[in-house]
Amino acid sequence: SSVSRTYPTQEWSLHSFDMGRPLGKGKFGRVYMVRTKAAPKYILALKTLYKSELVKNKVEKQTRREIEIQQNLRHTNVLRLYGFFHDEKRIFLMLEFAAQGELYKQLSKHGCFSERRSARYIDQMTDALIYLHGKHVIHRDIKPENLLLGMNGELKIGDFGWSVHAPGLRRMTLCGTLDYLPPEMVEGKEHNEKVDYWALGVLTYEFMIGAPPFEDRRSVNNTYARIAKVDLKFPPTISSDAKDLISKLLVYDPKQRLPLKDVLRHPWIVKYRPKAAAPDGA
Ligand SMILES: CC(C)NC(=O)[C@H]1CCC[C@H]1Nc1nc(Nc2ccc(C(=O)N(C)C3CCN(C)CC3)cc2)ncc1C(F)(F)F
Repeated sequence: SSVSRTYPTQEWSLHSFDMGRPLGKGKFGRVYMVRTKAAPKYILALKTLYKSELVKNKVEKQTRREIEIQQNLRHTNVLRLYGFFHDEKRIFLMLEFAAQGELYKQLSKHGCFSERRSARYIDQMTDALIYLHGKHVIHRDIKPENLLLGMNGELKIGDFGWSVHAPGLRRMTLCGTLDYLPPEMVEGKEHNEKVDYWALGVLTYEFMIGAPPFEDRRSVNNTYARIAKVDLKFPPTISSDAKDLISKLLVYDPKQRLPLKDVLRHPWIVKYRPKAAAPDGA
């Protein structure tokens, strides 16, 4: 039953952990690197959510859904939620520790990524989305800020705060960037998992160019207008393969967007996919 899934995992409390360094600030509280006291000594990220903050922002239900969804996901490119517990003031999420940290910090440090690095991230992102959509989960908030990097630089979707079971109708006013919104959400229409296809196109563009395609730093309304018009322009630095893939995802009609399995087969993705290690003795 759903109660069991959202019922706090009994055996955990703050006393179960040795506290490590702070990793940064999450939306509703700090995140700490911690280690379980009992062997085997697991390293985890402990994300605190202040209940008062959740109430103030009217996101209790959304948070419960985020926990329920993420707890049931098992994929190498999706950050694991191992469990949670709470005290009178806070909810604590026991999350997988992503050793190489926040992807958006790498993006802002480098300005933009090479085509090889971008293609490898999009390959992994597409794998994760195929998995999520297979479980009828729409992410709805794909952007660099929600992505982390594992020990070997592998991509991890780290936040499910806006995910829903498909199809969704957004009731809440959206906060944060509009840059990733597809036309159907800008126009407040019913939407389905194809919103993640659009966001994948925006992410691909932003990785290689360092800014999202429809951004207008002067006016939000103009960003809306550019999205609704699919006012897509490429700088000359972008390869034709990359332009081809992005142009097949940033399509107004959700039904015309390139299916994810065809993204995995796209020349731009295949070209940069790491060759499988030759079998031993080969
Ligand atoms: C997706 C979501 C929206 N984002 C988040 O939750 C953010 C909010 C704060 C941190 C992060 N949350 C997580 N971060 C990690 N790993 C991590 C983070 C930062 C560094 C790092 O660069 N420093 C400490 C550096 C080290 C160098 N100095 C100079 C600056 C800080 C290294 C490893 N693992 C799991 C999580 C998670 F998600 F489980 F909580």
